[in-house]
Amino acid sequence: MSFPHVTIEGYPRVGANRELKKALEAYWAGKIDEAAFTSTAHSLRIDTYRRLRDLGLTEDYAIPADVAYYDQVLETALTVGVLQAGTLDEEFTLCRGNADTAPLEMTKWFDTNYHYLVPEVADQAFEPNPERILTIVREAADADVKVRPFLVGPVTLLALAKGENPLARLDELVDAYAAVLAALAADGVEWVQVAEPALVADLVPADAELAALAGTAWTKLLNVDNRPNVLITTPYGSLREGLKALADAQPEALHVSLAPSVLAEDPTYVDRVLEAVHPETTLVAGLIDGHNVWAANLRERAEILDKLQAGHPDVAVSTSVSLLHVPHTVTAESNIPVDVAGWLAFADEKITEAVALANRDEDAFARADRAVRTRAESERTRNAEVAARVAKLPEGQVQREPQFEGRKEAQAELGLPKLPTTTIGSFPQTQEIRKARADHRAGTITDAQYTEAMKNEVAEVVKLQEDLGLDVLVHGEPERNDMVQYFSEQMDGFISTDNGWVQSYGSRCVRPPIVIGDVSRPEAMTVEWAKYAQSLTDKPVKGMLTGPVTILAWSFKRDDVPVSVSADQIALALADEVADLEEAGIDIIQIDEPALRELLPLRKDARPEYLDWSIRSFRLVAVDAEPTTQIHTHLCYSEFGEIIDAVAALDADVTSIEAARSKMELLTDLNEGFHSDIGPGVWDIHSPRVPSVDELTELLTAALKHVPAERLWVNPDCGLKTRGYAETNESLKNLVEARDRVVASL
Ligand code: MET
Ligand SMILES: [Zn+2]
Repeated sequence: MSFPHVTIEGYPRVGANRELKKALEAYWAGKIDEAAFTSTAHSLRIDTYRRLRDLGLTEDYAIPADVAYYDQVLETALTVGVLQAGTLDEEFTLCRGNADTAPLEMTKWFDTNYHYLVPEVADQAFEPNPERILTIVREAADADVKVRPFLVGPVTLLALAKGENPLARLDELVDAYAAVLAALAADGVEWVQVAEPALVADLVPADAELAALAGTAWTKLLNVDNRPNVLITTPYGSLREGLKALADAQPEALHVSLAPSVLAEDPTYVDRVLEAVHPETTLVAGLIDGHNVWAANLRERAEILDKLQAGHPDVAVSTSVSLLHVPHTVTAESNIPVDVAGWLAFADEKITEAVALANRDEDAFARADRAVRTRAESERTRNAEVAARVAKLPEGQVQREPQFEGRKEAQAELGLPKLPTTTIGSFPQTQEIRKARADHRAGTITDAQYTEAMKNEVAEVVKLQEDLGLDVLVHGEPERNDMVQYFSEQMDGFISTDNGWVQSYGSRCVRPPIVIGDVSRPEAMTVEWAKYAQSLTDKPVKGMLTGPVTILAWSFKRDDVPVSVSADQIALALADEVADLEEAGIDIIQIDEPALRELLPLRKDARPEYLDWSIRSFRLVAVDAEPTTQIHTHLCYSEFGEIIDAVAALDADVTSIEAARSKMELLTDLNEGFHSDIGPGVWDIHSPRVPSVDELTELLTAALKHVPAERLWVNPDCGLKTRGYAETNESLKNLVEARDRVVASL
């Protein structure tokens, strides 16, 4: 049967009211049993199919069944037999670990904030388990919907897996996929969707080699007798070598991502696609951008569709990527100004757009024209003062003066001891703190009561740090709900949503703010807290800021100006904050950039430009700081070895960086270019385990092999907000003691 003329790549799985999240957490907490859990998940799937049908995905196989309890990569790995889990609990042990088993590693999925579980490929046999996917197909059929089952493709699965050389087992894995496809065919399934985004990214191995592997694998897989029609999808960017490889394998349908941002990066993509895709293959055009929250310019999208249809006999309309990365629906929002709401499209609205585009619905086009026009004309998106300030900025890189050595001399007046100890900022967010914040939001306690509660907390945290003998103190960040939201809520140019939840991993959902216009800071955001903490102690208190790159990485970005423009604007707002902190007597300021690595483009040749603007925006925050002000930065959540030069180029005075889990491996990447002081995290704060003095001493001794004592700091891997006080007290006590021991031996 032919491919439906309109479809989507995927849909959010958590549910409009986070039903799946709640069911997962209730099950894990033992509040509901397995039957109740699976029944909730089942109802959610069926309700979702119905909803998608109501939204216009009415043709057979137009609805992708990209279902998973926790993660799509895990789901595929279990289906094709790269991993095995006999029971639901075994499956969740892979996700979350238990007392004796570590969970699978988790890492970011392409250039999104979704995290997948990383399968490990050693010499295990691949024993496919098609029942998993058949159950999904059958339950949908029982509800009278023909869904298109979903798998992550064999090349992508192995390219993302851990192990000696996972791709060496591609041929074997293809056999496992063939077995799954045969089972689907035997069940009467006519279309299956297989995602191969690995081919849009520069991974190891390089593009050409990966494309060659994909060509061989797919030619073999598509030549088996007994299988459904196959749609191969390539979300997140444009194919290069992989385009010809996949097109020549001749799947029945091939999806390409044609989002505006992809075509801006790769202007010849449409022509290359038209040239490469065989006429017998349905070209599934990912014209609706699934990666941002903006309403599409349907008329401009239709022009590309025209061109595709003129050049190819069979074109279907789809989204560029799964809608997993956007919230469910704008209609769930009641606090977004009406004019702004019209500019937005979340998952449901994007489906409506895809349907309208495919049907050339003139009414919808006219509405889209209006949204495009009002947004372009709106005063909300523009701030003349901000524009004027940004226009005055020098072009290219900026440099703080004096340079590092000069600043190091100036900062000697801080009088810090050898191997100074500090923390990364947050202290445990206790039940009481969360309650005070919630009560304040709900209006059940007054501003004054709230401030009082937070001040008490700050005072306790300061006292604790003094008692522990830490050298550089923090205020503990009790007032911050989230390190990005806290700032976005205080800056103009951002809006927040009430229900705009997006899955980050497993049951964890985040609600990213949306940058809608020029960004500015109406007033100081952090100064009062830092000032208060500093008033309580003679030790230096670090001011705490989230950097421009991280604020952007964890927000939905504008699509009407380059990201670098928003980055400069946020940087200027934060630079004002730095000046105000200095004014208030804060001599040490930390600018967190845990997401520096996350926004790194998938293609190597796009990386230098990204690193240029991201480093510039970080430097802009600190460029006018006094030489005596010590600027710290903090990085975590990724491995930074690959971009260590960029980390050095931030030109911070002190860099704290996650390192405990990898046993200080990062330090081997340091070179002469890395001049800043460095605090490799010695305490892995991701678990409640208390590191012993011996263990910490050993890590510090190891660090001293790579970093001279004059440059070494002693700190945990990250903030302590998810920790409890019991382990915090003990761990920090050990940390100070280990430092003393190491210093004594110098
Ligand atoms: C994810 S990085 C967190 C840094 C922040 N200052 C904290 O301590 O929580
Ligand atoms: Zn961190």
